[in-house]
Amino acid sequence: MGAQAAGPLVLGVDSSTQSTKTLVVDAETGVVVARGQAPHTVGGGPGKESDPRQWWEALGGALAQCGDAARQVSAVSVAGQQHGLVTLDAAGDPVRPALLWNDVRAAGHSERLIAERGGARAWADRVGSVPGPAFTVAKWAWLRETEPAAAAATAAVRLPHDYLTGRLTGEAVTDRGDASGTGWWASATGAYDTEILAHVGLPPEALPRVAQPGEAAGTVHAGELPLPRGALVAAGTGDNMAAALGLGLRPGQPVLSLGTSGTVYAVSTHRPADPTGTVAGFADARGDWLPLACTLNCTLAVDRVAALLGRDREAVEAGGEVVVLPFLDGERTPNLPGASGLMHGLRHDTTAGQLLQAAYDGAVFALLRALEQVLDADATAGAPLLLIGGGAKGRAWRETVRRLSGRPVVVPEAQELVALGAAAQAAGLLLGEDPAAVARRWGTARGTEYEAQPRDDAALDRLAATLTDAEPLLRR
Ligand SMILES: Nc1ncnc2c1ncn2[C@@H]1O[C@H](COP(=O)(O)OP(=O)(O)O)[C@@H](O)[C@H]1O
Ligand SMILES: O=C(CO)[C@@H](O)[C@H](O)COP(=O)(O)O
Repeated sequence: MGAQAAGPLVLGVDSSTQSTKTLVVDAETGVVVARGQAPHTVGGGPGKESDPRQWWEALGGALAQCGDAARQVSAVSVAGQQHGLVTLDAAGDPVRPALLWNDVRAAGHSERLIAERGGARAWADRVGSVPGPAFTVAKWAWLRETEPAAAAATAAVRLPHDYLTGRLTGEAVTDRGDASGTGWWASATGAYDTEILAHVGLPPEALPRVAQPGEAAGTVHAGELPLPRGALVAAGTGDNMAAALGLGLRPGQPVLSLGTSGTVYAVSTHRPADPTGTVAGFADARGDWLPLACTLNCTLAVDRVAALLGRDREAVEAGGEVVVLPFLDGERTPNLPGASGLMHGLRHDTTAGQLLQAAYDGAVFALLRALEQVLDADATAGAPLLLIGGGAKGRAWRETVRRLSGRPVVVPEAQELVALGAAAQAAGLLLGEDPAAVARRWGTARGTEYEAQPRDDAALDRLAATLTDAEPLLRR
């Protein structure tokens, strides 16, 4: 253990796509006293799948790195990658690997579901979101049709974070934030939508209870992990909702997260209902909303382009007019699930560094365009963009965001904001405080502010024109 703690210790867990990260935090000061990280693998051939048991093992591995500090925590919270379909049998074991948020095989089922239940406007009004292929409801529809034996063997359906909470506590509990990414939780009523569940043949009893903000899921009952039995376990939430807590966000402050997924979001007091489907109308983990847009191709896609070019990820060069739409995994924003990567405007004098810069530009362009739709009446004009996620450590990412947004950018010193947000939720539960206020007390959003630069409208125009002209190809 590092520094001496002033208050009780809490554990925040971030079970994201590529790894599990754990932070043991002093609930009083926010000082991180121990940390751990263990990787996951994503497989599945044409799809994106992970074995949920691997997340549990990775949690154990990350906790082991926290040493004695983990054995001293008084409260725990787990945040996880959103939307994933975890199917459990009657014994609580996974029926098959989980289908992840970035698996686009449910694209056809998503379109059918939207049409069968009144169209995009009806879904947005009722559920808050138009359920694209990322949403759990589309994945469940895919599973029922493609693997009926697996669907029939399913006694319980979980999201990644509540699967882990369930193994920790023995309780079936989720929260409104993560539930709002399923497509079967209606933001209009704040409850599961039994008509939608009946439509997709999923009994409500298969789902976890949705805890109220501030309510506990239970206590640690599993003896397998180096955690004290009886420690409080908060309801947890989705990773983006946890990062919003971790930043202590107030309504209207825009966030851009660069990880496996790229996301842009802001807390809002207005319930979102975007019929275009660009903005997902998520609930946050408190009692407000989290309008959010998400791309499938962010850090991994740009790192792949760098690897193909044999360059370091920071070895970018300015200039030239080449355009890259880095849609290596298909894309969600814009909604082009069948797309692949596209390059346009290559010349004899285009350099490898310019090509790499163009991949960064393509990834950031998609996010910034969606940000205009995410920001609503609560938006604070001219507010700096809070830049978080693994990519925020990179100079090329940061400079690309500055050049294409024309906004000031703040990079918080705290790097693991999802795990910190989970820790803030655990501390809030333990101390009876609002978790966002806890994070503000901890000063988690403090960081370096980079001033606004003139926006590179020529690059944005080139990207927009290429996207429009190439759309038939990208839809193929
Ligand atoms: N120093 C760095 N500079 C730029 N990018 C980085 C750096 N370190 C990590 N990354 C990027 O961060 C990504 C992981 O981000 P992270 O937010 O941890 O992902 P996730 O939570 O989705 O699993 C990696 O794909 C990598 O490209
Ligand atoms: O699908 C979404 C948001 O709707 C993603 O943001 C996932 O929640 C995965 O997150 P990371 O692993 O990239 O953090």
